[in-house]
Amino acid sequence: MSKLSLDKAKIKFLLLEGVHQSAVDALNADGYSQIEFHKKALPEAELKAAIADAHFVGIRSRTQLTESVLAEAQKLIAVGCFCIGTNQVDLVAAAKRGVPVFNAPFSNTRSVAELVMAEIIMLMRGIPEKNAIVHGGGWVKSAENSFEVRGKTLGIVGYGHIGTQVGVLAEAFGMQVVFFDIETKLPLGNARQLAKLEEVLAVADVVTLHVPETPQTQDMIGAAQLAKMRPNSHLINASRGTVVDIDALAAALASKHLAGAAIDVFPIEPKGNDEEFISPLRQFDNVILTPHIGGSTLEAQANIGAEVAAKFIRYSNNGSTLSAVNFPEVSLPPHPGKHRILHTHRNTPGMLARINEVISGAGVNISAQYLQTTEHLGYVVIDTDQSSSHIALEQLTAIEGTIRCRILY
Ligand SMILES: NC(=O)C1=CN([C@@H]2O[C@H](COP(=O)(O)OP(=O)(O)OC[C@H]3O[C@@H](n4cnc5c(N)ncnc54)[C@H](O)[C@@H]3O)[C@@H](O)[C@H]2O)C=CC1
Ligand SMILES: O=C(O)C(=O)COP(=O)(O)O
Repeated sequence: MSKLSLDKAKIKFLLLEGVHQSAVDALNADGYSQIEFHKKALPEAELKAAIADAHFVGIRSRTQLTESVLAEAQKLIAVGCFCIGTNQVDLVAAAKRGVPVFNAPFSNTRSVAELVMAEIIMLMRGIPEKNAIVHGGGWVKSAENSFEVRGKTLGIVGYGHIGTQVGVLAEAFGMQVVFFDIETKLPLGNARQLAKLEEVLAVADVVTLHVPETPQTQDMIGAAQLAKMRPNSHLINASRGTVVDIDALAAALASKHLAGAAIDVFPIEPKGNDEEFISPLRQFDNVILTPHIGGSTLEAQANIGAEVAAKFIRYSNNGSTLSAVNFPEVSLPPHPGKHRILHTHRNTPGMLARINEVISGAGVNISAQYLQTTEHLGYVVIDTDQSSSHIALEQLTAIEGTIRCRILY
């Protein structure tokens, strides 16, 4: 259990993986000056050392915030994923420590969708192979295996933010869109939801994957699923590397069952730009290989930097946890002239009663109180008169089940 009450000058932000300068600018503009910035992800030992005195840590998709890394982060107040995916963070371990995790759920959506749209056209025209031939001095002018996308069927697996954007763009190009999702989704335009993954695989000329990394999506596309794809169809994966069994994909390409693929994410990705990329897919000229850059446009990165920094600032200054992915969400108004106590606790029966008992017993004057819970966590925010807030903080911290208590002046 920790008790935090800090002024801005003492709050350390650890920003990794070259998050955009817009994040640093936003933090500086709000008066936060202690920012440790790294262009790359840190090796685990260095990460553990750097995170030990950090109050906020900002990462992208590479840094693994595991239970053992989080255990070193005794001062951590919040984590920001400057990207969409949050699979690289042990969300449960963070929640247990009273640490909310924020992300940027749609700042790079369009960037991924545009790349996928371009890849659909490139693959249907056989451009990757033709490009390789011409680079090698060859010249094969032919319409063989080269198709318009108009009238062809796109199968989208995971019809969320990115999947729907891809669907809208594909329809504008005259494609038929079918999709599979574990949830029932509102189909945009003329898209049709099919009941099973196999039904999508059976009809699509191009299958594109837009699911998150979860235990259920692990190797979701393996040998059996690839066999169910139409002969001469194409696979695109810009979701997570664990979703496709790469050896099975390599076999489907070697046997020419698939005509091509575009892969942006891999089960094992190089740790940095100076490490070699190893993959059985390197041998195939009909495969577009990109280094996990689906969301890497300047527009997306600038927007993400500003968005996640704003979430850090709001949580730090005001306690709002709106859009946290692992934490009770509370959107709070400003608290001028009041002190605000933020109390995170295990969600056990009678907790709120105990909190209120302490407050009334201490004679603290409450001007506002907010509560939100998830299955395991409770988050109570109490605005009090300035004179009494410290008494309340001391006593609330002592309540059994308290994970963290912070006071904002
Ligand atoms: N290549 C890159 O640079 C980028 C990759 N991504 C990846 O793309 C993923 C998707 O992003 P969004 O569309 O924003 O997420 P989202 O959460 O809006 O959509 C995901 C969809 O997948 C569905 N889904 C989940 N499990 C499923 C399953 N087992 N079978 C079928 N459908 C399932 C969900 O119901 C949801 O509709 C992210 O989780 C991230 O891993 C995101 C941005 C950039
Ligand atoms: O937004 C995501 O989930 C991504 O995969 C993008 O990750 P990145 O910020 O490019 O490491």
